[in-house]
Amino acid sequence: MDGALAFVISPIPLLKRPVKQSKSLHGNSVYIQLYTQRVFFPGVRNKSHIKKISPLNTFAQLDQFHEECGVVGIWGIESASKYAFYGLHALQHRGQEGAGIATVSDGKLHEYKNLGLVTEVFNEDILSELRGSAAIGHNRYSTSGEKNVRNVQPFTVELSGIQVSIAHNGNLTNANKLRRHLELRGSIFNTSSDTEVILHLMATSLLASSSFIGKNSYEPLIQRVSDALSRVEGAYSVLLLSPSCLVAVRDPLGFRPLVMGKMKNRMESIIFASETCVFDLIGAEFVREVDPGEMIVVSKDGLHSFFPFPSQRRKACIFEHIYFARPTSIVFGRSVYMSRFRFGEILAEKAPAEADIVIPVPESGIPAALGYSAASGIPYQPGIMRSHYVGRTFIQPTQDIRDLSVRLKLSAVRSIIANKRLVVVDDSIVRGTTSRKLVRMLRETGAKEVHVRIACPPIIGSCYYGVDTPNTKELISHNMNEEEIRQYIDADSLAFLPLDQLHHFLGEESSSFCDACFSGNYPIRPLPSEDTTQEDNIHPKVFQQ
Ligand SMILES: O=P(O)(O)OC[C@H]1O[C@H](OP(=O)(O)OP(=O)(O)O)[C@H](O)[C@@H]1O
Ligand SMILES: NC(=O)CC[C@H](N)C(=O)O
Repeated sequence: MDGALAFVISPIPLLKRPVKQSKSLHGNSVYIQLYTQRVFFPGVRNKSHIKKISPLNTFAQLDQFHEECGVVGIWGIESASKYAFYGLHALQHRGQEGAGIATVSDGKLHEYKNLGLVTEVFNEDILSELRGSAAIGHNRYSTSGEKNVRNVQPFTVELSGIQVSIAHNGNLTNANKLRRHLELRGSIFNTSSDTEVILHLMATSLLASSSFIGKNSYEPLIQRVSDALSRVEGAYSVLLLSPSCLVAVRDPLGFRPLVMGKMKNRMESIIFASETCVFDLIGAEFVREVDPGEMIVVSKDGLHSFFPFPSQRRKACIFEHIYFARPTSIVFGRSVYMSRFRFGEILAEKAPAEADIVIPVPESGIPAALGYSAASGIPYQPGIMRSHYVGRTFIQPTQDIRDLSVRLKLSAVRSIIANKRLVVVDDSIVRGTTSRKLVRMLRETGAKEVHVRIACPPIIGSCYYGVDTPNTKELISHNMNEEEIRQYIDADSLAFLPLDQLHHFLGEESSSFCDACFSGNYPIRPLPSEDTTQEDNIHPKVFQQ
């Protein structure tokens, strides 16, 4: 094991944390997610769970896991699984439901994955068994398919003698149609995830034997990947690992981020990650973005870049800057922290409030609250504290858990709040769960006035490209106007970042960002049959081009 990494890995507490059980409003049992989801699928963390995938060892054997979206890829570094582990740790905010790592050694793939946070899924023994100098890893936050162990990635299969493992961040808008088509032709799916469609398209690709990029050992795989991805629509930042190569590929519109770096002291190493925060943690340096529509193949022959798909106008997800990405990251060439700070400054200019203090809704509201305070001159005070033992609430899978999580996660500091007029700044209102509970909590703590400022425009439409807001019924801004929301959350005043101000902030790059959730202008129309629950609820402005 790498010396520096060995020093760091030991102190990380890979603990099994206790789980509390409580009653929901409907009297059903609800498991509160503190730092574990393993309670649903208690399993054994021992070496026997490391899978060596032999030629006959395909999806069927993945069922043997009884427990189990940010992506990370490592090439050319011994103990790659440990770097992947730290990479996934840095990307934990992108998915809390499950995590997995696949590696290559002795010409074979090995993998481990499970439900739970990264530190719950992996321990030192498991990582040591995942040998090899190449790895891919995945943190899951489900957008297609249930939250269950089968859907935890990477998915590892064998395609006509080629072993391959896939990790996908994004959401495919034509997955159901492709799946039905594949099933009619005899494909048997093992998961309910959209990602598996890519593997079946690779398996059934007719291009696999034709020439594409020359006679390299990875050529057949690349042919299959290009063919498969040319048939899917929607968002994908995908990593694929096989014994001969590591492949990174991004959809032509570049919805989700994917960046490339290298270790400072290992020139031959390559690292791919959803966000640059991975590089900061493991001591790597940023090289460049994987471009929209680009496929990068890393093998013993070096690094090759291809553009197999027709180029299209870029549509990077602006919600990455508003909520999803970590503030320390540079995403789509911009600092996430600085975007959020500026959103706060703009809010202060466009929606001033007479108040004594500005308080943030932690975590994601903090940079915008600092921006609001800086621009307004109203002092910033951390009047709401968050528990470090509860994860992100918006990406929790059920409303019961989200309701409980808000109360568990946020508490008001009476000595800061009592008898004060507050400006409360959050990054977004999605379902309204947080704001409503928070305003009530602040009033109970003695706040004189509560003025809520939201550092993004109202979210009026579902996202089909990887953010889990599938049904407009759940989106408060789809169903209520600003005044109705103000009344619902019981604030003294409420203001959102105006959409035209967001466009102004993005400047000339404005048209290269997807703002469909705010504007209804969807760059790719999801097929009506994709999800009937969505179809019934699509916002009238949806699908304007
Ligand atoms: O209107 P809602 O449905 O409640 O969703 C919006 C809230 O969810 C997010 O917090 P979250 O706890 O997920 O993440 P954070 O810790 O990064 O702020 C976001 O920052 C808002 O506070
Ligand atoms: N958040 C994601 O990128 C999810 C990946 C994939 N669509 C899944 O649901 O597993």
